[in-house]
Amino acid sequence: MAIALSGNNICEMLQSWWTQTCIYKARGMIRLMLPCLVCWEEQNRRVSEGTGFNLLGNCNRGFVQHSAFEEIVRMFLGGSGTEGTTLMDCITGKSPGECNGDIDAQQAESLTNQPMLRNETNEQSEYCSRNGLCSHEILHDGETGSQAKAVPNRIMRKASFKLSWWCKGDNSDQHKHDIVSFERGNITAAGRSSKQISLKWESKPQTVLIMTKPNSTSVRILCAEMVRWLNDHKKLNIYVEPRVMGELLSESSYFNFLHTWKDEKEIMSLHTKVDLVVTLGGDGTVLWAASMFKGPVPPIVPFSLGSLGFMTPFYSENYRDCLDSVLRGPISITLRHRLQCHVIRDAAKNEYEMEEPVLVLNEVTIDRGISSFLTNLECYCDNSFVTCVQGDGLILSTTSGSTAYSLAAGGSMVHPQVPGILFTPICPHSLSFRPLILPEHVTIRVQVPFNSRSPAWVSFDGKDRKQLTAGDALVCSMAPWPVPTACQIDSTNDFLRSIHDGLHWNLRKTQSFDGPRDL
Ligand SMILES: NC(=O)c1ccc[n+]([C@@H]2O[C@H](COP(=O)([O-])OP(=O)(O)OC[C@H]3O[C@@H](n4cnc5c(N)ncnc54)[C@H](O)[C@@H]3O)[C@@H](O)[C@H]2O)c1
Ligand SMILES: Nc1ncnc2c1ncn2[C@@H]1O[C@H](COP(=O)(O)OP(=O)(O)OP(=O)(O)O)[C@@H](O)[C@H]1O
Repeated sequence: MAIALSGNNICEMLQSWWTQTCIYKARGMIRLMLPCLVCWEEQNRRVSEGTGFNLLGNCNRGFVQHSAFEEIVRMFLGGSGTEGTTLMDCITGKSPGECNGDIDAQQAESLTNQPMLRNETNEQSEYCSRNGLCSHEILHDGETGSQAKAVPNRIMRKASFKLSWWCKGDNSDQHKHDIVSFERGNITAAGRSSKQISLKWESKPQTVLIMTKPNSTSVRILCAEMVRWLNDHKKLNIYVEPRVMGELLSESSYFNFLHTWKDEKEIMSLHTKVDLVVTLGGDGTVLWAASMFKGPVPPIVPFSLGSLGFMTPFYSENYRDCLDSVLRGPISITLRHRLQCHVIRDAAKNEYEMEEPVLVLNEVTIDRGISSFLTNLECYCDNSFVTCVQGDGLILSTTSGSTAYSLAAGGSMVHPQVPGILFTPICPHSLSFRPLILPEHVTIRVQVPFNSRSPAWVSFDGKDRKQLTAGDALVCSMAPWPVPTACQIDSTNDFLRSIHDGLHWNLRKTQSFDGPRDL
């Protein structure tokens, strides 16, 4: 499943995806993105009355070379990229002769022979142009191949769903408007980010993945109970981690029906099988679950079995009612943005040698590690110099992560649905270094200068530390794949409840009436 926004958003999402990811060995993903591409192409044509080439003008952004992007477009559209050739033509095989690279004529033909993809895609394109937000089912019945064999009893087929703005008592068509309109010289803006997103299943969810915090007896007991209930009463296919599979099988052979994975390759294809992810643990388990999905993420239902639980609004005692209502839908969800981070080694000869990107849900931190020297980090935003961080380090946080490490370093708390990147210094040795919040579309580059006294260390959601030596850089931008988490009530209610209950935000005894007053 890939979630795609309509109108300008889908263009941006794909621009970002193409520029940030495609050139880095992600060709295999192209097929996954086809429905989106077709949808985007349709939209883009309508929006700009042009061809896919219109994108080229807009994509010379951040640190990706124009020529590299052009090369990818050529891969799709054929050597010359003739005016009038569109992605749609290329993908549906209308001009198969013009396709080379990843999609050759034969592949294009085989794509045209997949009626489900084409029909759905057309419908989706239409849907996307009519509505604010939509999701795409991109699996084909016959696609699972050998994976399908691993599921003898039940047919694994991904459930489709739609996302729409949840307008309380408001049936107006406001969400269909452009973000900014310029009618008769008057500028008006639609407040889209303030609306609640609702997920409605279009077909019944059939496969659930349960992820659990390790080394916890209460979690292990609850997991076994939940698995039995989901199997006996909901007849769902259930995936668990290999560790959990081992634990449950050592308890009873009843759990033989469970599915798991063997290697990284199978993990990479999980999102094509799983309709829903359930987490049993604290925020760390949600971060862990999100990190398993390097691309699109299925909706996550986080149950609270930790101590703080900012992102875990569901109570485990009521798990049957909660899961019942989630499986029925519709549910409110928070689309939590992630940051896509690339480490660029100075030693690398060109951008193709970049390391695999890492996606973070909370933050990426660049700090001094064990060094006792100040870090010295040069920061750029879309090629403009921002500042030089001299202190313990810098946190680049999502708005979901604003209540985690960034908060501890003095950053603002930001509603998770606000699109933005927090730029929060850690113990800066300066009286005037206030934290910043930058817009979602920027690309940030943090570089260890050659005159730095020590290396820096980068870590992702508090894990996987890597050293950055002089000349190395971290490039960071918003990832195209957000993490959809189910809400107990809605995004705003859940967020406020978390900061009240979890952090005791602004807790103060109310002043008594008894005393001097103006009236
Ligand atoms: N000084 C600090 O506050 C500090 C230092 C290191 C890491 N962290 C945070 O810990 C996160 C990793 O979490 P973990 O559970 O794997 O490690 P962990 O077990 O060390 O837990 C860290 C704490 O941060 C809380 N937390 C995590 N994400 C949160 C969020 N989005 N909002 C509010 N609180 C949140 C957790 O509930 C937990 O109490 C990192 O991403 C980082 O944000 C914070
Ligand atoms: N399925 C998992 N596999 C491996 N490690 C995990 C898994 N789930 C969670 N972890 C790790 O275990 C640690 C603790 O998890 P989690 O934060 O969920 O529990 P907690 O610390 O008890 O809760 P809280 O964060 O609310 O205090 C985290 O560092 C997390 O990365």
